[in-house]
Amino acid sequence: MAIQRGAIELAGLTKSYDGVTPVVQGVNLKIPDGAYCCFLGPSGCGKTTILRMIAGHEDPTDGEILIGGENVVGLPPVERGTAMMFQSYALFPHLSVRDNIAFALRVRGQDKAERYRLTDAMIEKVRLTELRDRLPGQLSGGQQQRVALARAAITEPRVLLLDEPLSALDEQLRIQMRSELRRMQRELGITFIHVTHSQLEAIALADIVVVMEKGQIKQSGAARDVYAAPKDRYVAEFLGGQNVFSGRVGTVNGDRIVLQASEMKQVAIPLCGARVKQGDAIDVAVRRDDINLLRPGATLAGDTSSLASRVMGIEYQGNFVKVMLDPVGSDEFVAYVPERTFFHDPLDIGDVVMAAWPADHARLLA
Ligand SMILES: Nc1ncnc2c1ncn2[C@@H]1O[C@H](COP(=O)(O)OP(=O)(O)OP(=O)(O)O)[C@@H](O)[C@H]1O
Repeated sequence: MAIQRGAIELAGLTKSYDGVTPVVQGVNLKIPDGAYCCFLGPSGCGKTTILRMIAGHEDPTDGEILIGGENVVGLPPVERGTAMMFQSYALFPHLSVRDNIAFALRVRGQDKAERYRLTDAMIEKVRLTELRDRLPGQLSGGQQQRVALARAAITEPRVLLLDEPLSALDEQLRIQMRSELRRMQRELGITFIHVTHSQLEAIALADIVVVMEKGQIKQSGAARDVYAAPKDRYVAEFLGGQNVFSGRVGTVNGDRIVLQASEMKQVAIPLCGARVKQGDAIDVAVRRDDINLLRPGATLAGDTSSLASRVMGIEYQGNFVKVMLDPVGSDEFVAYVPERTFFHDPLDIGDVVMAAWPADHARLLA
């Protein structure tokens, strides 16, 4: 079997800075060689701490970190085959682009001719050839980021660690650099671990999205699985795009249950093998883009769930229209209506509507 040099395994990884409170708690995760993995979670959930432990800038309190099958805990950072790219880029202001990138090789004792040969090849790869004699201060944010990426990648790490790499850029540049990061990762063929608190960034980039809360992994998997099939309320709300309703099991009927929400509202949900009984408190998710808004009295298609509601707010989003409906209890209720559908028969604030969706598309959450 080929050696998976950039495969990572975290096993029972735990960190406490004060010896009392763990900020990373029993994290288990496998990342295949050459994958793009995004750690996603709110501020303070332990993402950076995990990255720093993989890089060797921080020691775990407990657990193992395997890179290419080898436990690297205790090894100094330079012996791990990892490179880190920081939020601030940390470029040397007095060195040219070329010398900033070549610096990492100089530190490793590479002779001058080879150093510049490798550097120029990398400069070409990140499309900086025209700018190679400039100082960092003469570059845009996106260009500085490319220099930082090149400097991290030139040591041929098996894993590249990126801590909020796009957060210093304005929105347009962030989206552009996002696809460049992905392109670079494919070209370099190495494992990327990217820490972000942006849902859109994570699902746009990652092969594997890892959603964290308070030092623990809540869910990990392919972007589409995590987005479309969140396990619980936390993941559904954090990833967005879903309405989450809470209530109690009204009835269990074959492979369907009926959620009894507030204000006498009822929603049928496929059971999918879950074990619940009448009266249990449950959460249900329905995707915002699954919801059709119909005028009262319209005929519903077969096997459709629906709630009577009212339009509370309307926001034009370009390719779709965000329609805020009457909340269900304390839960927000929102429909994303395709732009053309909405303007075919535009709704107004205060309009009474039937919010309908295919019954099978509702999901019971843990
Ligand atoms: N060197 C340190 N000493 C003590 N506590 C720390 C240290 N570094 C981080 N922490 C604490 O550990 C927790 C996790 O921090 P960490 O930086 O890993 O979170 P994060 O998810 O990366 O957050 P952010 O998105 O804000 O960077 C936080 O409560 C933080 O205050």
